[in-house]
Amino acid sequence: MRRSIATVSLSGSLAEKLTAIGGAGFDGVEIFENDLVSSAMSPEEVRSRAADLGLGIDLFQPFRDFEAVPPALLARNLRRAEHKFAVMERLGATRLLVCSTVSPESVDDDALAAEQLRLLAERAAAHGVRIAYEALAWGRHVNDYLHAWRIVRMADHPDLGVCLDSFHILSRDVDPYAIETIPAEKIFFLQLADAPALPMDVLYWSRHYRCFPGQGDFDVAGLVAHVLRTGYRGPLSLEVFNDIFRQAASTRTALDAMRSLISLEEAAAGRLGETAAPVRTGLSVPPPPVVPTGFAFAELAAPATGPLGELLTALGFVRTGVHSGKPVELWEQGSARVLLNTGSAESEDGPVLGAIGLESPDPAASVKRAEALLSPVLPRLRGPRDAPLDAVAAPDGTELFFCRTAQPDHPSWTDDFTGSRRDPGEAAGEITHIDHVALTQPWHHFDEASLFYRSVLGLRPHDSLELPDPYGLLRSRAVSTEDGRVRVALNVAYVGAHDGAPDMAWQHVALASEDIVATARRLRAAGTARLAIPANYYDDLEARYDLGEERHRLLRELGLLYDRDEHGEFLHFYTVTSGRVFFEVVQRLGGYRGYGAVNAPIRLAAQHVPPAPRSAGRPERPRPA
Ligand SMILES: O=C(O)c1ccc(O)c(O)c1
Ligand SMILES: [Mg+2]
Repeated sequence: MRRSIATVSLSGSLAEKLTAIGGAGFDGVEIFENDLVSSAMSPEEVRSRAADLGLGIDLFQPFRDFEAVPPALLARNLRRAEHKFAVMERLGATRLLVCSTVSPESVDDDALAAEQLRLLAERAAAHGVRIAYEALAWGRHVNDYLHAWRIVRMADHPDLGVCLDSFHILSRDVDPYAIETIPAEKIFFLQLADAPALPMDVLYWSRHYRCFPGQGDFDVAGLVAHVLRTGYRGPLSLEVFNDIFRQAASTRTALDAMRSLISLEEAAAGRLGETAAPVRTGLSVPPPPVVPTGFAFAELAAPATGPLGELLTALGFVRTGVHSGKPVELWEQGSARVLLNTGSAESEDGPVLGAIGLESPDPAASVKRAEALLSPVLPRLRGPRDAPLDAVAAPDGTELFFCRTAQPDHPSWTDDFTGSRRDPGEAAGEITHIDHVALTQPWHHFDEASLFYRSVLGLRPHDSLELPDPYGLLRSRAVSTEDGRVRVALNVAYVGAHDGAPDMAWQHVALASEDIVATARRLRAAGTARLAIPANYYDDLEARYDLGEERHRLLRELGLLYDRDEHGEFLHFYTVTSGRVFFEVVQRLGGYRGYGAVNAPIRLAAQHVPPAPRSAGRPERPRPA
């Protein structure tokens, strides 16, 4: 289907926005009046620039506060409209969006609104322009799409139709099913936006928190399916007012937008199902997601393997191999594998989690899916002797490798680790696998990241959480496979706004232990530092839960954190941070599904190194538990 986006959705000048939109492969654009008014380009120049970029101007908007007004005001409004029609002719735009009035001078009179909109449509027609009437969710008299449709029907003019906007419809929690009662030829335009569920004033919500479909909580695909069932085949156009996208780089936002539309079309096709096969024409259906079945490895780039090697040894890992052509070591325990890479450019910054291996039933198909959703694919062969690797870059730059570890049908990446082979069976500890990884995202790429993991890998997003940190608020959202074998926690990085506040771009690897008490004791015996948990935490835990005296004593003694949900219990602890990376050890008891988010504020407070007194030189490290 034809894909469009409103210029309001992106940052920059009108020229920059058009370049970004054209570059991302859109077919059309909605020009926001403000963007034109403030542009140095003439309407003719905008028209030809858009055409050069392969973009049609699908809509000009918004025209406000027109209908249901006293006669004197109507004359002024028509004069205003004539000027806009003239601009539209110069732009080569043939659709004008008129939003329902918010003017206190308007009256609650559908017949009058219909009569005046009819007059507007007559005038518009003389300029080759058609009017798309949109019910704003906060319209003074008209705030519901069916009400707008009643007025349009009453006006009965071929150049007057409705504009449906998913935000205005879904924010009001009205049933979108009745869209199917509107004839396709009367739906002049379809605007699409998602939003997180937030209990707030609807105008404020719309102007600041809209996001691309798939990034929020609305069922936008369900709405699109209703619209397509009418027979509507016009543009699918994104219209997103978002404080962050207004600041982020427009080229990147435009690609994020396109990824959203591709996966929205796929989801809408799914909703239409087999029975509606004929209406699916024109919806893009990318190759299906290949859901990963586990973690193959986590790769840490580090200046030297020494301290991390000691930590892994203390955890019970063994170094089972060294890469044949690169300074990369493979450490294993159970099916948990950690690569230590001392040869990458990133390693200079101290330990960084640079890559993640995901077990894929079909690595080549995983890459095809990622490519169809506009993810950068990484070169397949790294070295002449390496096994071919299928990999893409996640939005934060983390490399995601699609692996089939030690399967007869596919070359295994582990075969490249030919040096100093040792048997993984020599591993001594209780670690069984990687439970999850936590990746800190730049604050302006958070929604992009959750859409990436959802659409490219087919992971399910969980609720967004806000967690207090001593220096700010941390936003966190997990994405996982249904079976929980791949879980990724996405956190937002922020930089504290005062001197001495830390830069929080931390990442961590959570290792599953089948006996966390034994693992904690193993680390203590090895003299390995763990994050110290304050006694106050245990006092509070005892108030919240009665776990029995013995268990409470053990948690306190070993510095373990505790949580539970309706499915089971969760025990966890953390190592101290090295560079940007730390490890977490977790044990899920029963079917616990979370990540111990209630304990994150305790961890965050404990992780901040107290500011060093000036004379003391180096900051104090957190003491071992
Ligand atoms: O926020 C607004 O005023 C506004 C304007 C035009 C639109 O299409 C819309 O959905 C909202
Ligand atoms: Mg709109």
